[in-house]
Amino acid sequence: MITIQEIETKERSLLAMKRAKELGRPILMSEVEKMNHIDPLLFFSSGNEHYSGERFFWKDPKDEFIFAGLGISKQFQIDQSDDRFGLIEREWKEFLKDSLISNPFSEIGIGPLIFGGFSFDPYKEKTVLWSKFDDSLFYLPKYLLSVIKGQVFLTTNFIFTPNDDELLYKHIIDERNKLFQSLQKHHHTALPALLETKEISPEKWKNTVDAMVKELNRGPLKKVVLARELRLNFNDIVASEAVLQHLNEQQHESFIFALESNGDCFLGASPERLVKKNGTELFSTCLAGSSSRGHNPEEDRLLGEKLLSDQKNLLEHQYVVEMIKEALEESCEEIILPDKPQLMKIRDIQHLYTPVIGKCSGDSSLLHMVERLHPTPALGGLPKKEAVEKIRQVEELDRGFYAAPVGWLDYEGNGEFAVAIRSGLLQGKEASLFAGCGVVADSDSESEYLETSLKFRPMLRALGGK
Ligand SMILES: C=C(O[C@@H]1C=C(C(=O)O)C=C[C@H]1O)C(=O)O
Ligand SMILES: [Mg+2]
Repeated sequence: MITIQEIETKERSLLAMKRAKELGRPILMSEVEKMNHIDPLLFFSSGNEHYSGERFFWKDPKDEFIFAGLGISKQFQIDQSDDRFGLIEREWKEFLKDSLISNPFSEIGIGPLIFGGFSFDPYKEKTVLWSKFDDSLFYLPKYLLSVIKGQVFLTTNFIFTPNDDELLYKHIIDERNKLFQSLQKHHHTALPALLETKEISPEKWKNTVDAMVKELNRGPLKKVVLARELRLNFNDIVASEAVLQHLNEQQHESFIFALESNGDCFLGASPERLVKKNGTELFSTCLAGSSSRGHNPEEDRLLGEKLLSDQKNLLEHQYVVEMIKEALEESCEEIILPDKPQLMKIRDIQHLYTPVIGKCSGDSSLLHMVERLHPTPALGGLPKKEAVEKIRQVEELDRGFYAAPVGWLDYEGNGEFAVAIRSGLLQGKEASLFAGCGVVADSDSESEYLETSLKFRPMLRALGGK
């Protein structure tokens, strides 16, 4: 049976083919339909046969935007460059020119949208750990399931080149039908057994922190974030959908993200927004300064009170507030910024937290703001450039996408980026987890070590560890 919608799709694909031939370049055709409820994690899992290695997932803390992407319609990637944010943005805009977008809905986050991220520092010496990821990597998916405030939409993206004929249209319909058939099946993947958890050079890491504290006392550096790695071994391949399922259950108050690339998968549950753009409004988060959670409500409250008045943590936090304020002031007419931090309490840890809202003037793009903000002193340090250079020099870890921006950008310039912390890289039967902490002049290496141990917990638990 051929539906009305299929007839419309056929007409549009003929138009896209004609346009591609006339203009002599690829043309995007994008269609949005409203769906009955589909669980986005089930949608992600159902892609494990045909789209493995070409999937992504995203969920914000309030479930306002949930995305699952299957297949790569077009990949945007850029290696080492001083202008990688601008290049991604310009390539995306260029690619969207003359496209045929059928989107009768007004919601943000449906239609053509790219998802991906950036490495923390493109100038850090590369190791094999991150060999499957470019310094900037974004996908326009073939299929995007968007759950926007509970409503479900499916966007299908197809690219027509000047050489395509009607066979491509037939292929589109067949593929889409197969995708829906696979959704009917139940997909449940179990996690393999965790055999070994290995901390990478903990003593050496503490020595680096000690040396950094001395250096911070001499100035002019004020803060440097230092990170370390846990390496895990399993008795079988770790499926990204199994870990995502756990993260979604265990860390629902966080941004949950996953990005597959060439067989590896980078994923995590981050509490930290870098920046969100919705029309002319920008939202950012200052998150720095940490304490453990209490074993009971009273102990938890006392730990929170102590954190709110702890000079070392308040200073760690203040550096972030000042930098984010300065960055937003450049693009915004008005800024709403509370004068004192509050607490953000999540499952394993509590943080000092200051939300920031900016009303932008002119045209400040999301990726421009990402560039301006990354890395904030919560992940890099202060001053920014010197801190990143210091990390490049002294940190043993190859951060890759850890602590860097991960998120989405739609065809109208709206989107959101989180800071990819509380994260890990799945590689077959192995996984690497990453955690860091803000080192300031009166840091103590043993407490910073314990702080990073808390920050490994969300990923460790999701992978079946303790
Ligand atoms: C660097 C991480 O976390 C960052 C560092 C914090 C700190 O040092 O207090 C707190 C929140 C995050 O901005 C991490 O989780 O790996
Ligand atoms: Mg800290």
